[in-house]
Amino acid sequence: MIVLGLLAATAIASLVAGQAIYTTIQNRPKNSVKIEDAIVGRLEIFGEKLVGRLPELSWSEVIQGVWPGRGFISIEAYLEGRGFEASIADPFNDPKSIADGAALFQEKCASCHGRDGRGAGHAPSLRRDSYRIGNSDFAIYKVLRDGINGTAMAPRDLSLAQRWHIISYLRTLQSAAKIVDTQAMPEISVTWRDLLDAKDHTSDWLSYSGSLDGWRHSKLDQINPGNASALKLIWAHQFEVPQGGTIAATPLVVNKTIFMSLPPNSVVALDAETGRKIWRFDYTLPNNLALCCGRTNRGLAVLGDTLFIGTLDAKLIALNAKTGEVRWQTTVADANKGYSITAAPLVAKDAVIIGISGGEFGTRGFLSAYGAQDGKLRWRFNTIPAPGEFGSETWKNDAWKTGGGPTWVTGSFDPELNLLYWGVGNPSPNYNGSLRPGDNLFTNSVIALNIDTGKLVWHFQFTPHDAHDWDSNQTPILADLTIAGTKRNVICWANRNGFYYVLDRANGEFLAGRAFVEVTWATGLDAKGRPLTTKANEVTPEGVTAKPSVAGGTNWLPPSYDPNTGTIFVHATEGKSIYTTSAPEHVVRGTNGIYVGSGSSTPQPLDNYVLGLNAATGNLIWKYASPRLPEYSSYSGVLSSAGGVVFSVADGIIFALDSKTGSELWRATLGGKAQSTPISFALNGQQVIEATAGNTMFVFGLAGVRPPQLLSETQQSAP
Ligand SMILES: O=C(O)c1cc(C(=O)O)c2c(n1)C(=O)C(=O)c1cc(C(=O)O)[nH]c1-2
Ligand SMILES: [Ca+2]
Repeated sequence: MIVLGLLAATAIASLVAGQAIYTTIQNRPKNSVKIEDAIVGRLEIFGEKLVGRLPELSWSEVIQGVWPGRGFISIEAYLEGRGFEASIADPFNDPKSIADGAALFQEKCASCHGRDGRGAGHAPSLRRDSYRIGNSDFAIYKVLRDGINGTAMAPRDLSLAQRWHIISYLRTLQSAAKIVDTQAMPEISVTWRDLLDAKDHTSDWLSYSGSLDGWRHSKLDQINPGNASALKLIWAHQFEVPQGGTIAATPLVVNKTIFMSLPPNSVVALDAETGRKIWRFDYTLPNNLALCCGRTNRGLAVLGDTLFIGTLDAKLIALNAKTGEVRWQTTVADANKGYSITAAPLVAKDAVIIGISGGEFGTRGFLSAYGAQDGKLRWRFNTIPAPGEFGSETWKNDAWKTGGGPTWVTGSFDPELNLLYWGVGNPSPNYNGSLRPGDNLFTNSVIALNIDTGKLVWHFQFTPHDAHDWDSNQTPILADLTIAGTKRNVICWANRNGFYYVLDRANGEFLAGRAFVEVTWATGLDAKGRPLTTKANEVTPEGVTAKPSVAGGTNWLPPSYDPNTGTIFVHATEGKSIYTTSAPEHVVRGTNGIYVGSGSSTPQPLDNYVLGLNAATGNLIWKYASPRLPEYSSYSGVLSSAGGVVFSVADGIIFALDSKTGSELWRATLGGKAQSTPISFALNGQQVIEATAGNTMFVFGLAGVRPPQLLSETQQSAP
């Protein structure tokens, strides 16, 4: 009777609580669980308990578990049939919960496990990637509740919420830095002013693109076409990287310290002079993450002495740059809904901007800003407008709810206009446009947002109603150029769809554009920059062949810009794919949420090039065929430098080209896949080039700083 009363009371509370139900899972997009589903889900769970199928939870736990706003049972995951264990998750996991958990840990756990959780006497260390009793939230919960039979781990006298706080804290211990030696760590202190003037800090590399305008250009000119062939290895450092992960990040360099992110979500600090490791941070990811595009990470951002990294389970984490320890962490999106983070964050003023991935998952994309100090959400811009919002007329029915529009490549910032520029990716489902009639704004667009408010100032759509996965996730290059006799502040964009664009960066006006690879889906661009499409643009059930391939004319790997010659350097891919679509009634979301509506195949190998393009027109200046070593099939973006040399890596070979002619000056085999774009900085007065391939970071210079040495992470003693 009491049970039935509680049941009814909870059902009524659910009805009355209304809006609160939405917050059951942190940060999930609005409207994703209908109120009716939330109630049905709760009733089903009560039903399971009534028939005795949930022996591991008491009635009190079941009721608290489904409580709107702070329940630990995800109704949504449960309704999706993920099973009970997988539907249970720490409902808090926020800075307050971590702090409460840390205090409780000292009181209840430290006497056996040690004050820092490293273990003592007979109790094991809790600073381990996974626990012997299982690593799910529910497995740890049960140990805190019931203890472990036959061991000294007795049940603890804790409230239900207190158990979750301890779990929040244990997760930070699991991810904690493995400190090697931070004694000699130099001062790390990067101001917003430094980031604005980053190009003048030639001894550092302070952000993903090296500067806020996306140039990826070093002002150093010691290496030039006359001496580049004399480049020699200074040191190499072998990282420990799990099998199957390709390093894709651009490192940061601050005061003779290199910070590198490794797949899936680790960070290593190295001494830039010697390559010796200072600290390493490993983030523990949940099992069974649904990921479309590999376990990759493109890098870090820095402000003050704090580093920022996004994770594959869609968290944003702030680390103490001197020790690798976590300062704060926040949940950006629900990884169970197909969101993840692969992009490097961007620091702008005192905020950290982070984009998300999930265009292959029927997500609704967004871009978010968090306070750098406190990790609090400042603003969020949804890349797919809701009904009634600006741009919503480009969507029909409910398609906007799963419309995609990810933001997985770092944008650029113009301090004078106070505008943030960011690329938006493909609509979802990728290959089936019939389910989402209309232009589908703001997919495959660049958006210009006010940095303080996150409000849209202008947008330009490169590929209306895309059905080829031609994400517009590229690095925006902000340049001041003379176009048709007039000085203009522009944004330059070589797009995955095969066209190069020049736009006015104050208002998005289309100024110039042309194809930079062979394209068959459009004959050109009209006066407003809209593509003039052909039949090859219509994706069919039988399959239609179109150029460029699904890899695009270029993909996300960053271009660079040399202001001395007004040249854009871009990695380009020539080739074709066959694109197919399914009948609308057969387009379903896969069990892991994947939502693509059929796909593409690429019958012949693609050809990779580095192009030099006139930034104002997109006209080709030179074309260089990249090295081929198929076992390492992969390529990086491009670095340009004031000495007139550009650097890139393809198929495990680093090469240097004359910026004016594209002729090859030097190459060296690194061996190993590489998606990490080289950078340049000065070390004790010498210009060096850093490149990473396979699991190894290499630093080259014209003269040895010290005798060449090879260091691995496990061999830390001096040679
Ligand atoms: O739509 C998306 O959200 C999304 C995300 C990502 C990613 O985050 O890496 C890729 C893609 N799409 C994609 O289409 C693609 O070709 C791709 C290549 C890579 C890579 O790391 O090399 N990522 C991604
Ligand atoms: Ca995509």
